[in-house]
Amino acid sequence: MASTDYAFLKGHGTENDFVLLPELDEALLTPERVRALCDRRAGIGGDGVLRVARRDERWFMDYRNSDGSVSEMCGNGIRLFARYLVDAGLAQSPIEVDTRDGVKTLTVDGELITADMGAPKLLGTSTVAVGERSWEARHVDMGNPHAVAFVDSLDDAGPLHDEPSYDAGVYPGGVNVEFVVRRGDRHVAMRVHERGSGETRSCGTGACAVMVAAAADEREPGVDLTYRVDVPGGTLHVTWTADDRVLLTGPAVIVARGTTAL
Ligand SMILES: N[C@@H](CCC[C@H](N)C(=O)O)C(=O)O
Repeated sequence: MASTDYAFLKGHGTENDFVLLPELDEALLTPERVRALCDRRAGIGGDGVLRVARRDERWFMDYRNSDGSVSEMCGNGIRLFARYLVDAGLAQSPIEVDTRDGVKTLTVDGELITADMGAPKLLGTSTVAVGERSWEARHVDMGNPHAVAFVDSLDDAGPLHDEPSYDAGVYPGGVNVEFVVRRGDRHVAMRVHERGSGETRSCGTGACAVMVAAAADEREPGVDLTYRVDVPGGTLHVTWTADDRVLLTGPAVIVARGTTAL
């Protein structure tokens, strides 16, 4: 890996944490470098990397998981990306950010940042398993793939050190797996095992997928629905609008800035 000094920032959205790279050329963002940056002992540490780039005269979020793989979309990451742009004076709300899942609009309101994630795709069901236990899971596509399993207790999935098993015919590119319990009226709590990152403290697209799976039977024409989604790292709110857009709202903060030679 070529040695070079370049700027980084570190931040998180409900403790889903990322290394932001405002300067690094795409060619230098190898999977090996992403893994080195995300390493929690030998690196900066993070669930993923957000390279700040430009594409077709817009900001472009180049998102990578901590294992170096690419994903189409990251709901907490794009909110942190917007936080960086606003704090750095590079953009003003509302902000359009291009992603591998198309252009998203971000609105910044004080501490809270809302991402318009677009229309969800509510698909079929398949089985996910951890060890001897298995559950039916709803396939929800939020630009990236999710399998949402309703469980009796969030402890049911155990420590989640290993990737849950899933139907590779349904998810040929892998899947993010959410385990969910209902806590009350329009209130759920979840854990997630993220494709390419392992168990994380939050997942924005995962929170949206969970809300869509939980609220699917409640939708009425002309009515917006909002759910509170508790994650291990905090609380997110997800609104499914009458015109079929999913809005993800929560905090996103920058916690460090510096230079790295990784
Ligand atoms: N943590 C993210 C999702 C990141 C991508 C995911 N691991 C995948 O591979 O699809 C979020 O906040 O949405």
